[in-house]
This record gives sequence, C-alpha cells and structure tokens, in this order.
Amino acid sequence: MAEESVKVAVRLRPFNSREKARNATLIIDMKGPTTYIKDPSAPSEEAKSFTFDYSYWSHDGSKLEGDGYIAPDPGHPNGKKFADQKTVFQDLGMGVLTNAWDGFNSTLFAYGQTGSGKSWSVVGYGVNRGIVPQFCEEVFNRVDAEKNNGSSTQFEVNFSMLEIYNEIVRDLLNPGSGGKGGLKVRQHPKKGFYAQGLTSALVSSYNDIEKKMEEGTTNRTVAATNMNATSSRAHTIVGITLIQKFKNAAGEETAKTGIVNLVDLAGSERADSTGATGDRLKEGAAINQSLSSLGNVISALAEKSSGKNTRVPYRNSVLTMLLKNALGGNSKTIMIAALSPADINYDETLSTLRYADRAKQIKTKATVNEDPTEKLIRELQEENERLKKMMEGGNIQVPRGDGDDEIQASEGMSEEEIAALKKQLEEEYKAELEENAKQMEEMKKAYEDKLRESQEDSKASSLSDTQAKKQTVPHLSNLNFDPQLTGKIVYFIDGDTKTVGNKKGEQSDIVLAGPSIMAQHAVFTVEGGKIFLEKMAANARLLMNGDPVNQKTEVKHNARLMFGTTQLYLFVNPKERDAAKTPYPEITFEMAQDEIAACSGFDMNTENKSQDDLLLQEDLADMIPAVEEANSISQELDKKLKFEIIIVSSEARGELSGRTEVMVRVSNLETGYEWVWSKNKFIDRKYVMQELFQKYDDGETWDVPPEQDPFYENPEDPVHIGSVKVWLQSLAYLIELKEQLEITDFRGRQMGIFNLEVVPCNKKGKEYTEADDVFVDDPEELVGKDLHFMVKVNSARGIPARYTDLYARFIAPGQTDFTETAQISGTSNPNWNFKKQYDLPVVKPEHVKMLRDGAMMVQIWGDQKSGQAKKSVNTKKEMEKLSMAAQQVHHGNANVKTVDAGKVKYMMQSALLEKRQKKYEEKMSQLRKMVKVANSHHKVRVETKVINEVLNASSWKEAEKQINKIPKDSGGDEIPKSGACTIL
Ligand SMILES: Nc1ncnc2c1ncn2[C@@H]1O[C@H](COP(=O)(O)OP(=O)(O)OP(=O)(O)O)[C@@H](O)[C@H]1O
Repeated sequence: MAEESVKVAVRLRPFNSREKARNATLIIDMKGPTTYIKDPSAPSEEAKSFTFDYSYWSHDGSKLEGDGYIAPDPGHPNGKKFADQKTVFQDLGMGVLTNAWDGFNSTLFAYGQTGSGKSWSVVGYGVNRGIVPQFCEEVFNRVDAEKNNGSSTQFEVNFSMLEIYNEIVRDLLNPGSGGKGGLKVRQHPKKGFYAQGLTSALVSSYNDIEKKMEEGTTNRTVAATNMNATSSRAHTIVGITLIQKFKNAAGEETAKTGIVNLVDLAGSERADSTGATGDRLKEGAAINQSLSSLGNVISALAEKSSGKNTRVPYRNSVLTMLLKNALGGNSKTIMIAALSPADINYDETLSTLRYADRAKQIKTKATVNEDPTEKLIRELQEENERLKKMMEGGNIQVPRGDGDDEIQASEGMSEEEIAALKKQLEEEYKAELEENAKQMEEMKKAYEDKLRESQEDSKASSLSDTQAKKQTVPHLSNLNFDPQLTGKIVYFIDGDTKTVGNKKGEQSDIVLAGPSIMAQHAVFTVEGGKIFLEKMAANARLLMNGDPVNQKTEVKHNARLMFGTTQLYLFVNPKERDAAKTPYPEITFEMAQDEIAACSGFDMNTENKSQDDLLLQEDLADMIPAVEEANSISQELDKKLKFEIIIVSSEARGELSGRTEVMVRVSNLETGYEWVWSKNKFIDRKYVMQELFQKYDDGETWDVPPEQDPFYENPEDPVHIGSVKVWLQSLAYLIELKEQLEITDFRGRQMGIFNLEVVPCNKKGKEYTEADDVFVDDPEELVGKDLHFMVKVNSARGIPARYTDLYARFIAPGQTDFTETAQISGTSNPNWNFKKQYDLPVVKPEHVKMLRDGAMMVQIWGDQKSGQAKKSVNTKKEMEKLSMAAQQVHHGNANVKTVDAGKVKYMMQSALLEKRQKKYEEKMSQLRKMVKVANSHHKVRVETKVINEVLNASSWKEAEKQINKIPKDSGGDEIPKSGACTIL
C-alpha cells in the first residue's frame, strides 16, 4: 500500500462574547487553501502564510437559522467562504467513513489551544453537530441503505470512549475499570497499542450511539468535577469499529474491519515544556506530558519523512502509544487545527499553525483489514501457542535493539533493568493472550447474542429517567468551564431536606469533592413549596449569585450556587421557570465567575474599559476561584503558604512594556518569605496541588520530595525586590543624568532609594563635564555619529532588612542582554559603585527616538535572609487569624499604589529644561561678551565666521579665544561714537 501524507485542515472560529466585548482584532485571513496570520505587535510586517489541504473560515459570514443551526449567509461578503458543520463533515468526515467502509483504519484528531473550537468541530453543540455525531448517523444510514438494497453483509458497529488525564487512561463507558491507575496500554503485534479492557459497546442505531456518547460525557464530567480537574487538560478518544461480515469469492466467511479514532486533544497552550513559566516543576509533572510527547513524535516523524534516521519516541506517553498507528502506521489520518481569531492569542495560534505545518509532512501507510474469519482465528490460535511457549518456565528473552516502540534491552543496561523489562514483557504477553482469546470468542459469537448482551448492559443506564425528571423536579445542574460538560451533573432537590457535604462526613445526600467542602457543608429544606438553603458549618464557603449565604435563604430559579471554591451549580426550578412571563437569561460559567469577582469587590463593569482592562478583568475572574482553591488545599495539607492576588503593571514587574497582569503573591506563614508567581506558573502549580490533594483525599501517600512539591520554593533563590524606571531623555541631549529614584515593588510600595548616573563620554571613556559643553540642541544631530556613555549604578538606600545579597540588573539602551552588578550582602544600603561604558557606534533614528521618549528599567534583586524568626503555625488557624476568608482578595485596585510614571517623567523633563536653559543663558552671555568686545573695538560688524565659532564653541575658554580674534584696528566698519553695534 502506498504511503500518503496526513491531511491537515485548519478552522477559524468566530469571536466569543468576551472578545466581542473588548473589540478584539482579527489577525487571521484565509484565501483558498492558504491561511494568513498577522502579528498584532508589528502591524507593518507582512502576514505569515501557511497552506493546508483545507482552510475553513467559520469566523463570520453566517446566519442563525430558526432551529439554532449556523449556516452560511449568502447576503454577507464572507458568506461564500463560510464553512458550516455540514461542509466540514462532508470534506473530512465522509472521507473517514469511506475509508472505514473500505476496511482502512482512520484517525481524525483536533489540535488547538483551549477554547479554540476543537470540540465544536469534533463533537459540536446542539443542532450544530460536529463530525462524531454526523459520522455515526451516516454509518447507520449507509448500513440501512445496504440492508434495503438486499445486501447479505452483516454490519457490526462498536463504540468506545476513553479519556487520558495525567497519563491515566479512563474508560468513559465504565469509569471504575482499571481502578485508580486506569486502563493499561498494551502492545499487540497486529493491532498495535490498545487500552486493555476498554469497553467496546455494540450499537445498533444512531440513537444507541447518542446515548453512549451522553453516558461517556457525563462520566467525564463527574470525574472532572470530583477531581477538580479541568477537562481541557484531558484528551478524549472516541473509537468506532465497523466490521462487515460477508462471504468472499471463495465462499469463506470474511471480516472487513475499519477502526476509526476521533480524537479531541487537550488544550495545546504551554504544551512546550520549555514554556513561558520556566518552572522547574513543569517537566516533572505529568500535566501535559502526552501533548508534549505528541509534539516530539510529530517532529521526529517529520524529520524521518525528510530522510533522516530518527527514533520516534512513541513510548513516552500513553497518547502517543495509542495514536501510533494514526501517526506512523496503518491509518489514514486527518488533523484539524482549531484557530482563535483574536490578537491576544497570536503566539498560541502561530504555534498551532506551525504544528499543523509540521504534521503535513508525516506519512502513513494504510492497509485494508480484510481476512477470512477462519484464517483470523487460526492466526490468533497460533499466536497464543507461540506466546505460551515463550513464557514456559518463566524464561522470557528480552530482545536487543533500538526500535521505536518495542520493549528492548539496550547496551549497558543493568541486571535489574533487564529484570524489570522481563517482567514488563511477561505482563504484555499475558495481556495479549487474554486479548486474543477474547477476540476469538467474539468472532465466534453470533451477532444476535452480542446485541442481546449489550442491550442488557445498557438497561442499567438511567439517563432517560433523569432527563424526564429534570422537567418537573427542582434540581442543581453543574456549570463547567467547558460548555460540553455543563449541565451533565444533576442533583434533585426532592423530599424534605437534602444535605450537602464531603465523603468523609456523615453520609450526605449530595456528596461533593474538593478541599473546601466541609463534612457537613449546607442543607436544602423544602417548606411550604419554597426551597431554602443554609450553611451547616460556620466556615463553610457558600455563595448565592456571588454573595455569601450567612443565614437561611430562599433559593430562586436560575440562582448560581458555589459550594466551597470549585463546585458551581445552577439551581433549576421547573415550576417557577415555566410560570414566568419573560424567559430567564441563560447562565454561562463565565457569567457566574464574573459575578463572583464583582461581589468580591472587583469592578467587572465592561463599559468604557480599555482592551487591556477587559483582559485584566477576565484574568481576575478566572484567578479568584483558583487562588481560593490553592489556599484551601494549603490549609487542608497544612502547607504554610498563603496565596494572594496582586495586580501588577509592566513597570512594577520591571519590564518596559506589556499589559497590567494578575500575579500571585505567595507568603510563607512561618518564615515570612515571599515570592511573586506569574499567572501561568501559578496555574501550572495549582494543577499539581490538585493532584496532591486528590492523593491525600483518597488516603494515599501524598508527601513528595521538594522537587515535586508544588508548594515548595527554594528560599535561597533570589527574588525581585523592586524596580526603578530611568528616563533617558538627558542622554539624547548629551547631558549627564544624576538621579535619586524610588524603588517600587510589585505592589507599588517603596522599597528604597536608588542612586544612578548616566554620563555621556568619549570613545575612550572620558566622561564629559559641564565644561566640555557637548550639549546638542536637537537630538537628531546625533544621527550618524557615535555615542558613548557610562552607566553608573552607585548605591541604594533603605532596602528592607529582610533582604541580603543585593544586586541590580538592567538592559542598557541599545543593548539586548542584561547587565548585572555584583552582590552586596549584610547591608540595607549597598554601595555597588558599578560603572560600565556602552557604545552606539552609529546612532540611528530609532536610537534617537528610544533616548528621547524611552526609559531603562533597573531591577533590584536579592536573597531573602535566612534565620528569620520562624514561628510554628497551623495553616488553617493562621489564615483564619488573618481573616483571610474576607481579605484574601484585595478589593478593587486598592492594593496597587501606582507610581505615577507621567509625574516622574515630568520631573526629569523639567530638570532637563533647567539644564538646557542654563546652557542657553551661557551662550547668550558669550554673545553679549562678543558684542561688548566688538563695541570696545569700535566695530560696526562682526564676521559671521566668528559668530558661528562662538555659537559652536564647546567651552567658555574656546568662546573667549574666538571673541579675542575680533580685530582692534579701525576701518570702514567703525561706528560713530553715538551708535550701537549690530552684530547681524
Ligand atoms: N465554528 C464555531 N462556530 C461557533 N461557535 C464556535 C465555533 N467554534 C467554537 N465555538 C465556540 O467557542 C467556544 C469554545 O469552543 P470549544 O469548546 O469547541 O473549544 P475547545 O478547543 O474544544 O476547548 P477545550 O480545549 O476547552 O475543550 C464554545 O463556546 C463554542 O461554542
């Protein structure tokens, strides 16, 4: 069978409501198969272009039909290029179906950052059905059509659904199977890698598949909610196996099998382990191991296809093992890369496009899976005989080599390593024996028997009962960050009371998980047709519509309820809803989060806000619950750390540009040490905290060494104490700058005074003094000349005593790397006396602009002093003492004292003006002196040459030399005694 390339499609989604609210800029364009992306920070640069098999424009040019379907709008300029769900299915899904029908394995996987539209394409929403449901429906349409045409072929469709989260494979149709560790991934010589024991349900209609999908999605939601996990970090694989049984030309019973995998990958952001946070924990944690391994496998395959002999590391993650066939083996493969249209996502979208571009180079080799059943059974029997022989006497031989994915011994392995491999092989053999036996049994079973068995299994499902009950009985319905998982968990509020608590307490009616759920958390009571809610523990966190519930309160339809820090539900009262004259607004997860942030005192009003402020608001809404959760986990595990949101401008971070960001201040309650984490670092760490909590909650060992502990920061690592902004304007006029500036920390608090000089000098480093008078009138005069200057970091005063080993770092004007001073310890008033010369060999116009309007940021770093009085505290008690619950989030922007950058610049400008004024006065007095001398020499005129030289004289001495050149002798130029001298 010939090799063929992976087909790649990209798809652009519309702006979401947040992007619309902040008037986000569209950075993507598509023409034919080509996609263009523009860097919003470099508008004059040309757009980068990428060509794919398909470029789907689903951004605009659509209209909403009566039933909610998003169809192309012929009246819109982009109506023609708009790709709806049906078009995408026709192009991609139909091809996959035809392949499966012809007996090929096919894989379609969706890649892209969280919220870019992967699930929209793969699964879809409501009537906008994605590839999976359309595919499933089409399978049965075809089967029915074949049957109606009198075909004697017997069709068997099997459905499976699995999820990979943190390298654990969970069967979504049987979530308990495999226990805590989930299903094992095994290797089969013919099938390749597979998840051992995965439920493969026989389905006989589209309706059957729909039910199974719903069941799988509900199980996914329950797992994500219980583990406090975010589903966007999980990969979902829907497997559909189509088996056609018929008699071949020789009259033998034959099976043609097409296995289809439809893969919705986890959000790709920060999949790169060398990503933005640079956090040491990142690589250790399994957060995105599967996704970064996928990237490595794709790169290796791309290299291989260009002729390099590269080893492909399939075995590095369960995802790459399960996708091995799709990527480098027996499969026809399609990748769909989901793109966000918004400027803010430029980096991620560009990296998605590059990823997709690399995937184009991968080649697979698909073969038709068609064999007589008897032959298949015979082969399986023979294979099992071979396996049994190999295992006889427990003497398994580990093969040697360096293949991509086999269990093989390599040079230099120790005895123990070989023994471990032997054990692994033995397990693989045993699993394969079982799998083969199971497969043989399945092949021998009659279709009717299999169907009966599968129908008996699904009787247990009470999904349709729940749907019916939801129409009449008040209930809680979960709200999830992922809209696919919203409304999948339902708790009915029927009977007289319903208690809510964690699994550790007395059995509650509604058992919720999470560090902030108390044993007895809250209770619903039904009285006189009304439903009330109250807390059962004084420190239980319970919010209704964003506000704390401190006394028994009636719960109305559409109320948003937050139990603890993560369990967010919508209260639905069908009677109240149906009696309302006007429909209730539809509540989304984002709305509920914004409401909580607004009630915490943050201004969440979106009107008249700049784009940056709106982005800041979004970050705040996301981060408030995350920080609260981290605090709950810290309390529960007694980790001594307190987390606090801070809002930090780029200047406060010690950076020259960038938007104001949400960061997290981390303080150790015992030692007083403090660190500031970026949002991304915090989010990554929080995932690991959740894992740790999960272990603790499950009663497993959860104590980890520091290098794996998300709460650990090395107290010896230097911290960023504060920054100073130095305007460079004086240098543009070649005037020395000598300043005492305020050092401010992330929160705008003063951390000391900084003494700095920037002095123009000559090439050899001789500093210019006032006497040199190198002052330029207009900085443009510098263009084309050379410029030399000295940066002198003299000292700082009054740095807080808790810091030592103090040093300053900065990027000097025109440079790209940081310059660092030496470290000074044992004082709050370090004298660095640091001096370094910088040169601009040819001053360019952009240099002039940088000097005239720009600044240099100096960051002050230091170590936190060890040996500070360490008190022994209990995290929970200490936080309560600090009344963290109320003050955990600083209200509004009140915690930020913004240093008024404009004011500092103004002060420096007026100092500069003063200096320039002084220079002008000096020039004037030189000219006056010249006139006086000319007068005393009875001159009517002075030569222009002399005037010019006086004007350009670089010092008084020089000027006087020129003035003295005015001749004394009398001539035609003499003026009458009464007249005044004019010089021009
Ligand atoms: N083509 C589209 N047309 C209309 N809405 C879309 C489209 N693509 C995505 N959306 C909307 O954008 C949001 C995010 O999409 P989706 O859930 O598919 O993203 P995702 O990449 O799967 O995210 P996650 O990684 O969290 O699962 C959803 O609310 C979805 O309805």
